[in-house]
Amino acid sequence: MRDIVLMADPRVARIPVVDNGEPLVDLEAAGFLIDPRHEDPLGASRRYRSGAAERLAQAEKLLPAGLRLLVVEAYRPLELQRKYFDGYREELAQLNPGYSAEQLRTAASRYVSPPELAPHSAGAAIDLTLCDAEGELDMGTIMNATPEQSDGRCYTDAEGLPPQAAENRAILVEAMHSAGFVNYPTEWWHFSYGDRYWALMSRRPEALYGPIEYRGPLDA
Ligand SMILES: C[C@@H](N)C(=O)N[C@H](C)C(=O)O
Ligand SMILES: [Zn+2]
Repeated sequence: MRDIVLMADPRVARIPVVDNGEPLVDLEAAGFLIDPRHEDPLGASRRYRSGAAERLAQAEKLLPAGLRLLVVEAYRPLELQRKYFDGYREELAQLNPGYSAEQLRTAASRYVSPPELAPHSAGAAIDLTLCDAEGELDMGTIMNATPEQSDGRCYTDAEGLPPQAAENRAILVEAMHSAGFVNYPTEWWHFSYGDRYWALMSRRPEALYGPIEYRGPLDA
């Protein structure tokens, strides 16, 4: 398995952000398939920075015939990120009573980004999968399975997956990488463009997108 750089790695926080000011656009209006599982009254979870959305369109065009991207969650308000992070860190604290605060933060970042670094809250990250005319493809685990729930099979390069699931992951990763996205290696479904993690992993001097607030459709 390749070496994994976690979101809590100090090198991620050291990347400067020079926000280019791109707006959040509506991915449904841009023609992407949106899964309803994270839908919210303001439609925040289907918003995405415009430059990243253009890259997403390129990725979709690179898929084999008959396959499409299915977007589950893009933008995530900071309060929600905090809720996810605190909830999972608490779960880990129960499972590992001896862990220090630093160990808990690092372990939690395998599955949720620390809020101050959160790529979803910058409109830079997206959780997605593949589907065809029959529905979602088998990716080896459900989306958002934690490392504990999936016994590590949520890791993109996990061993022992059914061959078809491993191939489906490879198709998704190949299309997204070719369009300029970086995958988070502990989550087969999470990709980003323009955030600090992306900048570190693709050797850019700075991130293009920092935290952004979305207040509703009139914001867009
Ligand atoms: C919670 C999960 N879907 C996710 O998005 N994790 C990444 C690491 C994040 O919180 O940015
Ligand atoms: Zn994500």
